[in-house]
Amino acid sequence: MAWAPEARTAPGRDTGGTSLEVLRALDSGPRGLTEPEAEARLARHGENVFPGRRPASWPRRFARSLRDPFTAVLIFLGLVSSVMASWGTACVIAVLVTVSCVLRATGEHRADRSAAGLRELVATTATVRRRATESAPPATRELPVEQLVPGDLVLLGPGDLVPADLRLLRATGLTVHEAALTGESAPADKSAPGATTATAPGHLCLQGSSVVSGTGSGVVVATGRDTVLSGALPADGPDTGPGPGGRGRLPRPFDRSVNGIAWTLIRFMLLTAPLVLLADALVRGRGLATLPFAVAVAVGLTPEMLPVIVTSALARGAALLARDGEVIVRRLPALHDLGAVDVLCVDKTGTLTEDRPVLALAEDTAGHADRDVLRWAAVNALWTLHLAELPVPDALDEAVLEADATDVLAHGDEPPFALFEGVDALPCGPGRRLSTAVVRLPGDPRFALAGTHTLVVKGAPEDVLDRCALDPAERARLTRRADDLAAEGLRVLAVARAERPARDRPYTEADERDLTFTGFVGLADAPAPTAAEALAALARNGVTVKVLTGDHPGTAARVCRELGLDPGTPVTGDRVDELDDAELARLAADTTVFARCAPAHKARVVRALRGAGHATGFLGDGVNDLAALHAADVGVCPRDGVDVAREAADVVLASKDLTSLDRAIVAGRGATANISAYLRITLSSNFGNVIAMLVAGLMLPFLPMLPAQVLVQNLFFDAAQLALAFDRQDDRAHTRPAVLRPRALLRFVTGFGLLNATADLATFAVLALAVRSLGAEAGQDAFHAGWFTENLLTQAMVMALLRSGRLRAPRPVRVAVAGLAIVGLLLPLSPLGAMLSMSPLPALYYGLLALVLTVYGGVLWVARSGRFSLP
Ligand SMILES: Nc1ncnc2c1ncn2[C@@H]1O[C@H](COP(=O)(O)OP(=O)(O)OP(=O)(O)O)[C@@H](O)[C@H]1O
Ligand SMILES: [Mg+2]
Repeated sequence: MAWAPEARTAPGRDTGGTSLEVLRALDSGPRGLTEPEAEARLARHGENVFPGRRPASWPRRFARSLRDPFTAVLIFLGLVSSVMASWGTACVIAVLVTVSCVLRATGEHRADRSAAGLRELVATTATVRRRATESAPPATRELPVEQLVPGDLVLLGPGDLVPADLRLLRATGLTVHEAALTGESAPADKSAPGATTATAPGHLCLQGSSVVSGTGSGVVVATGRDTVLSGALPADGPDTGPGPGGRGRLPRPFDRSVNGIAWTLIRFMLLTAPLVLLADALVRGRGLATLPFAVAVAVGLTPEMLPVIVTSALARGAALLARDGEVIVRRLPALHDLGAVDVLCVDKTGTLTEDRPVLALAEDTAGHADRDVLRWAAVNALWTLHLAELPVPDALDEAVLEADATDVLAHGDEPPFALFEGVDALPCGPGRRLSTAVVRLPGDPRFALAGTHTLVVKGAPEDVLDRCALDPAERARLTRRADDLAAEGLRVLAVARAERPARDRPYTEADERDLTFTGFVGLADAPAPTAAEALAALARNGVTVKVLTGDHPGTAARVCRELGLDPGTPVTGDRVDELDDAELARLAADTTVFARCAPAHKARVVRALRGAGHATGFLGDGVNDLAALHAADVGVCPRDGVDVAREAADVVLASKDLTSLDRAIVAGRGATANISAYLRITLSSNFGNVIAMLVAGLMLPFLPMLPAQVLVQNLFFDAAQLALAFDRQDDRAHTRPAVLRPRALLRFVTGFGLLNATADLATFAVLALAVRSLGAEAGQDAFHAGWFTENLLTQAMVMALLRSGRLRAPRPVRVAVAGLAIVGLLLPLSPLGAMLSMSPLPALYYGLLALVLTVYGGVLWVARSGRFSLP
């Protein structure tokens, strides 16, 4: 997609010229807007709301539920009945459709509303510079993005979402991901006007893009509907919920299982009516007159409440998780997918470790403790932070600075290093494992270019040693030393320097060469307190954990070992590059630790695992995790992760704690268990009925059930089953990833369907016996009544016995089962029964029926606890 900033005319956007001119055009200044002015502008321009974020309207929601395939089948069958002037059938179908659509739309509305509430909890903010009054000094603060106005000064740091269309004022090492706008997946370099002669897009950061590395500041030129992204969208915005769309072509577990089964059933359903017609025509010579009956049978077979059950089961699971405040599910199907996860990939830092590194050692080339090495590392940390537009403290930098400050205090010496001035900085970023600060000693400003500049580099030992002027033997020796330190579990940074003649030209990565090696800094990052326990719980629950880290293989392996996770042989990102997808899939199966991963490596490993058929989750919090979060079946991010990561995640955790993720996985499995219980119960019961009706239809001179009766009993059964979404699962029962297995389901349904049909046919015999003495007309009515009662009673029994929750069912399920049985017994005796052409039965029938049901219940109980495990 091409975006043309020139095409729209927000003030300042197309103005070339200097930063000051841009600011003036927007009636702003380098110190930011005043709060009263910002308020006035907010009233004028409206909130900075992304159009895609508005909730769906009711008619839209209703229309969407009409589009559902089951509803479509029902509507089709309803139309067929209308054409046949079978108004009773058409009416009942209309009721079914309306009920299911209303339930579904309200369910979704409720789920959306609570999701929106939860999203508020993790809402992204923008960092702005504003003043309280005209004379007050500018202050930097976090502002909800909706309140941004044109003219606001915004600061950007790694992992930030660009909150509106900005024109850059200053930038250091700023690269921006613009895939949402341009489709270009490589990050684009950004600079402020004046720094280079870049073209206009190089000075603009547009809403919808995100910061990959570096920092910058810019002035807002357009908000809300006026942004380039809004202009490029259809009027009513995209139809997607939160979370990223487009996860490649691999379908996620939810699409495969729930949707897969739905479509299989629909095909089956559409075949039913013609089959019934054909059988009746062939055997009984009946014609099109049986069509309403055939239609009713097909409707009876349709699990039309599936979408409602799915939505409520997932929404309920998500609500329970949110109540504890630990897990926020941003996209409902993700809860199902979480339950299906059998491989969980995690980053190391902050997940397995505390991400609170503390200095363990600083040593020189010879391996002797050396305070100067720490000092140089601190110079690097200080100036990369100071020269950033928005200083984002990085845990490693913070640890180095803190250790240095303590050391200086302890020794009481005046640090000559404090005299340095920063000249330029090349920060590290995803895939770039070193940072460089260029400093100089201050002198007469008129001769600023006369002295020397010192490049101070720190970063991953491999990357830094690569850029040092060293003979191969020495390099090998130092590499071994770094490996040894890493094997002790330390995070190791190499420090190096170079003196260069002072210059005016900005520094680039090409200048990071021929460095002089200074020494190593080692930092200890303790394992997270709950990690070992959580890893054990995940293993017990059938989830394989793999570690995908940017850190050294030795450090990662050691941490795993300390947590009781066997690291095996770690594989590095370089090795991943050498493999094609098939080879990587094979390797990934047996590898626990992938180290020195760039973002693309993490994503490739995740994709390889998915390609090999694993439902793969990914937990990460940084810009370097973004690609993998997108690639996974379920992306998980802690609440304090960077904005982009949180925005990409399907599930947000209150803390970066594997324990709560394990709990969420179990909750997902519980929701899936309720969905499969519904399918199991409804399908085996319906399938049994269909077989029985077919057989009976062929044997009897009249229809075994009138179309209206079929549909009414179906309506009651559906209503009762809604309670299944509220079934409570026994958490200990979910030690395996939960996926709906269509084959197993089919086998189960066939087995139990046949069992059900047998009970139905036994009822025939009983009925034939009981109604023998009645006349033809009365006999038919009594027969219908008898079968109606038996049907609802067996359905109640199936519901009670084939559910999978805790032994003691929760109230809604108990009420539903009892209600179904009562309706089955009483409705045929009521006036409504008479309206549906049913008449009371002789008492003898009930005695015989009790016998049939007892036998059926017993067999059901034995079969369920025996060979057939629940699918
Ligand atoms: N501030 C820094 N200064 C110098 N080097 C750094 C800095 N931050 C990271 N590095 C180097 O880059 C490497 C990779 O960092 P990256 O952020 O990709 O991974 P991570 O976040 O540390 O680990 P994980 O992937 O487990 O979260 C680090 O191991 C370190 O060697
Ligand atoms: Mg990280």
